[in-house]
Amino acid sequence: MESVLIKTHGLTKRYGSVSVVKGLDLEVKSGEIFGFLGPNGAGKTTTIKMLTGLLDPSEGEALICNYDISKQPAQAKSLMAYVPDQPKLYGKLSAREFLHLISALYRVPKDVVKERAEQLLNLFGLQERADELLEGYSHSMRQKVVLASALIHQPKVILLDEPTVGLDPGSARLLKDVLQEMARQGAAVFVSTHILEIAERMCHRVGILKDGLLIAQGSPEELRQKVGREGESLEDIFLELTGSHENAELIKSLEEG
Ligand SMILES: Nc1ncnc2c1ncn2[C@@H]1O[C@H](COP(=O)(O)OP(=O)(O)OP(=O)(O)O)[C@@H](O)[C@H]1O
Repeated sequence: MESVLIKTHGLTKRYGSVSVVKGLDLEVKSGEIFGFLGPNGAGKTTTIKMLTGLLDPSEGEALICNYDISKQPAQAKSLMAYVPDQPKLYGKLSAREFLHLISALYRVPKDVVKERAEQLLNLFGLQERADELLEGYSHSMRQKVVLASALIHQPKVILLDEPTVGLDPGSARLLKDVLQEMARQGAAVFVSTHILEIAERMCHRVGILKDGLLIAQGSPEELRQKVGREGESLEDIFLELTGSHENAELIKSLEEG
């Protein structure tokens, strides 16, 4: 039986009287890449921050490899990696030093760190500049450093918030290949994205969040059947389900006006 590595039950976040994530029930299994989609402001980042333990839920629970992130944060965090949408790095460290620092935080055995760090620097094309300070890195190079550091402790769960923003097509392909390999080896991958083409090509299942509510989830094929639009792109289904098709009317009326 495939094991469930990410599970939420009734996960809710409120700011004052406003609920921005509403009773989310989710499951992502070992070997699965789950795409988390939704319009701007739907609650994707808030959800990911609750899954990583950076934000406390107002209600409900989130489990990583069966550890409750609120009650057993150290155990849960040791098994996961998080790639935020705006990664913060230590500018005065080199990429190589940063990878060694992260390895130490995750207590990766010293005898494997060096080889693993070199493999990852190589994989992400960072080897030649690995001893330069991160403050001089471009946005995409920084993202690659964060991705490399997220893989160094071989996490069972990886959560990525808009990881393809700012990546060129070659780097986006590399990311996709790396995530697919991780899933093949049994990890659960949870990725929020605005780029529906990526979700369609990469994800086994997607969930669509709107105004904090999970309004649909399933494989792209299942969602097509749900909206009765076989053969349509995930983009069309997304627009249909999130009501963004209404914008076409608005744009038309602006043009007519
Ligand atoms: N600290 C906060 N206080 C009050 N409201 C907040 C706070 N953080 C987020 N929100 C609100 O919660 C809602 C969800 O925000 P969130 O950043 O999770 O959305 P998102 O789906 O990640 O959006 P985007 O695609 O634009 O990044 C938004 O309406 C946002 O304004």
